[in-house]
Amino acid sequence: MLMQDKSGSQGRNQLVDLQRAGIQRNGRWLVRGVDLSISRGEILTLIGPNGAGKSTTAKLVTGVLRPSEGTVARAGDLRIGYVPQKLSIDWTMPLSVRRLMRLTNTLCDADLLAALSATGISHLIDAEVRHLSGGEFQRALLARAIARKPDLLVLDEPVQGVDFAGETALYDLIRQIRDATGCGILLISHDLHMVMAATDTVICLNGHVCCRGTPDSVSRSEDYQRLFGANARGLALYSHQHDHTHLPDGRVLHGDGSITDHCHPEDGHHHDHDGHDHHGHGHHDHGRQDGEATRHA
Ligand SMILES: Nc1ncnc2c1ncn2[C@@H]1O[C@H](COP(=O)(O)OP(=O)(O)OP(=O)(O)O)[C@@H](O)[C@H]1O
Repeated sequence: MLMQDKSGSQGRNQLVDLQRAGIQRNGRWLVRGVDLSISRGEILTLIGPNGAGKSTTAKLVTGVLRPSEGTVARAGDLRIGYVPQKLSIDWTMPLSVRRLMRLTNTLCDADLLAALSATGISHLIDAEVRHLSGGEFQRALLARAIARKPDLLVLDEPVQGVDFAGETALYDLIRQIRDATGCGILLISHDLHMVMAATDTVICLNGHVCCRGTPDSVSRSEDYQRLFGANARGLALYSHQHDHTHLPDGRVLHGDGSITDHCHPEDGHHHDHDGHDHHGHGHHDHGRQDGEATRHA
């Protein structure tokens, strides 16, 4: 199932490889000259401003779109789990999480339950999708994608509609899925300045590949600075402080073993988060900070 590299050996565990790939519509290039490859176990994050071609690139990777020029090669039998940016769901129709999971997948009960359990939403199996919170909905979409046991997960803005504490928890979950399954992950980030800490490679897109590298090197790159001009505050990494765990029923298990209904500081369980590892460059603070997680500048 792995791709053969040019020498014919199965050296690099490569799942997908785009070479000079581009898409043209109505005489306009939506993206052009994209070189990108994702290997098993790798997390690649695409960032870029609105309209930069991130979703279009994700669709090239999944095969939803064919390139107008260049090549897209996928490993044979590659299984892809895809969470698109937008879903066309008729919200007036009742739809349970159980049915959402099976809308386009044939799934046995065991795989369905395992995916809901892995994403921490087993208790929501019969809940109405339209009643889910932003974070629960994204977990349901993630569950749907991993139930296929994909080699490659393509997640187009998987933290949309989720608050900061929820974002870090979701990124943590995505990293755990990568660690447990060894799948490759293409992640499209909604945030130009924050990428999940486990990202191996960042590609900064603006109709073409503006720059690429580790989060650290992209952050320092002149192209990144030029693209975002005065807004270039550097890239920082999401990190997650584990002094408590959210149980599936919504209660909170604290580091001292006690359980409370919520995780507010007045519970008296929260620790001062000074002393985190500091990553990234520049200064960035959305002013959203709570006891569970901290974004570092
Ligand atoms: N089918 C299409 N036909 C014509 N233009 C398209 C089509 N799909 C996307 N576009 C245009 O291509 C450009 C890139 O769109 P894309 O959705 O890939 O951007 P994006 O980086 O994901 O943006 P956002 O961050 O806003 O989601 C946009 O200008 C968009 O209007």
